[in-house]
Amino acid sequence: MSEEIGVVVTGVSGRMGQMLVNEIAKHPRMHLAGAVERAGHDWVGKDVGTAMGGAAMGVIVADDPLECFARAQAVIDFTAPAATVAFAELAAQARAVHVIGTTGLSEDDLTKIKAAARHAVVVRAGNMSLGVNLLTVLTRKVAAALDEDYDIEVIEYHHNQKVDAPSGTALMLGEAAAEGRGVDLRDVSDSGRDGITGARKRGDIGFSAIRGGDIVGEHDVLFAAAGERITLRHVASDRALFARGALKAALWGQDKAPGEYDMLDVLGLSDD
Ligand SMILES: NC(=O)C1=CN([C@@H]2O[C@H](COP(=O)(O)OP(=O)(O)OC[C@H]3O[C@@H](n4cnc5c(N)ncnc54)[C@H](O)[C@@H]3O)[C@@H](O)[C@H]2O)C=CC1
Ligand SMILES: O=C(O)C1=N[C@H](C(=O)O)C[C@H](O)C1
Repeated sequence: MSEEIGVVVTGVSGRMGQMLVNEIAKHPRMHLAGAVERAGHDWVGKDVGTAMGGAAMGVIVADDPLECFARAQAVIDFTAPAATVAFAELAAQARAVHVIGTTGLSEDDLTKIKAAARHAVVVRAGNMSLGVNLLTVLTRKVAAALDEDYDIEVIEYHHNQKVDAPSGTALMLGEAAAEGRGVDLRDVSDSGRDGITGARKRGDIGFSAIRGGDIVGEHDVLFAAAGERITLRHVASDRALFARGALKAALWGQDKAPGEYDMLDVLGLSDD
């Protein structure tokens, strides 16, 4: 597909929302078709460009998502779980590709998103960067090559405003490690250790969350055995990385059949 597409950004005043507006403005095959914030937010009714402190863009921030989605080919959504579930249904009604970056989604939220994906394309990933998606492939391979003598720990580092833990990326990496080992992450996940926890259980996959300052997002997968340790590490130093991945997903989804996809599909890494 070569023609230009219109994109709506939800949660437009947020850290990722503003990054997305800037990346769309630079993109040769996209334009900003709408900008959505929650009802009552002080950006609603203002031009998105001036609200961001720059020149007017001719797009007024709205709190009515369906009206915006109806005139777009894609919705890029980095907001919060309840909002994302509602947007999934509305994007499906509008037959717009819904790119979901929101993390902290519950099993129930995921079931609702899956239902919406029966009618439209959904691309969802806890991390939209090439590097992290490649790291999931490597994590699966290393976990498959090592036995349970190697304790697997996922350590994530984020800024002090992040509201969910473990991060979406940490869960992707944990899932990849569990898949490599041939186990279900739900049976072996160990997060939030505190107090007299007892010794580490063999075969568990542990999660630790660090929160501080302005850390964009860093992830380590540690394989620790007697006498040696292997660490796989990804460092994101610029949120534009995630925004550019989301734009790629929005374009990729344009000619796909309805269904739920992830960034491994978009990046052509799903068979590795
Ligand atoms: N998948 C990925 O690559 C990445 C995912 N994220 C995730 O994206 C989400 C947002 O992250 P940030 O931008 O840092 O958060 P943020 O708090 O800066 O922005 C979220 C925005 O969503 C808005 N929002 C909430 N409910 C809404 C509603 N009902 N309607 C419209 N807007 C609504 C908020 O007002 C806020 O402006 C988080 O879940 C985060 O973990 C963040 C970076 C990368
Ligand atoms: O909230 C963030 O900031 C980030 N969230 C994603 C996650 O939960 O993994 C991706 C990235 O690490 C930044």
